[in-house]
Amino acid sequence: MHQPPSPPVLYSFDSTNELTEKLADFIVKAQTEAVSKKGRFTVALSGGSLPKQLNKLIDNPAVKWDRWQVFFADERCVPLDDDDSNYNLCQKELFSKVPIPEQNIHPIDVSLLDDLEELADAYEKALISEFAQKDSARFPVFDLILLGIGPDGHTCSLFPDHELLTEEDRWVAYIENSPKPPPRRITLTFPVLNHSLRVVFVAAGESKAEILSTILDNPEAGLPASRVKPSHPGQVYWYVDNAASAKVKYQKSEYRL
Ligand SMILES: O=C1O[C@H](COP(=O)(O)O)[C@@H](O)[C@H](O)[C@H]1O
Repeated sequence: MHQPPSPPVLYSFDSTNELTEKLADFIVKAQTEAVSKKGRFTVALSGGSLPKQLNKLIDNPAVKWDRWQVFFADERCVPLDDDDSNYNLCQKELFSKVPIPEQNIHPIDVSLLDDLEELADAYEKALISEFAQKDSARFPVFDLILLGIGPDGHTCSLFPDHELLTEEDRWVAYIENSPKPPPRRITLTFPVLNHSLRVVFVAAGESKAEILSTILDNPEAGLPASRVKPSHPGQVYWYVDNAASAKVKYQKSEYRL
């Protein structure tokens, strides 16, 4: 029987330090479940403030880095060593500090930067080769997608009122007019986000307070982050600090792993 998506679970912590510790515990648990079932852990990472929040994973002996398959929830279409590249940020904050095999990290193909349609197609093919033969689903089912939120409620490179919000078929789409620079990007689409087993939004600091309240308390406004609702048994979690949740009325859950 069809079950509606579960409401988001909101965990709010006293400090950013506690948030990052609990986030690491959650990721390790998700990884351990995935590896014991399938031998691999598929994860999509965002850029922005997210990579820094993964710092408590770095020396954690429970992380089986060789089982991780890492994709990007969105990517700016710039060279991989550009300051705007999400890959570059993840490289500095995480990949350079942990033993993830290089072939398990899936950056964009920068030889295709002149043609974003081709570049998005190539990224979709990389996902197909990871997921389609193994899971035989219409859309990839990530074990975990880690997302941030922008001050306008965007997540990935899915911006308010943009035509990409209605994409129903593609796994990866491109955008050439991002309102936030740089303008050329690729992004996972809502069908992919909404087939994931777990989506975790991470938000810290006072600057996120206003938008977090709109996303959680007023989902009818239809901001991109409010539209992330994975189908059963998928679940959205919010890992935030008390500064970010200061204006939220949405019910906080008592933390449990
Ligand atoms: O442009 C982007 O912004 C969002 C949010 O970034 P944050 O710095 O406010 O956390 C990010 O999640 C996305 O990956 C990135 O491309």
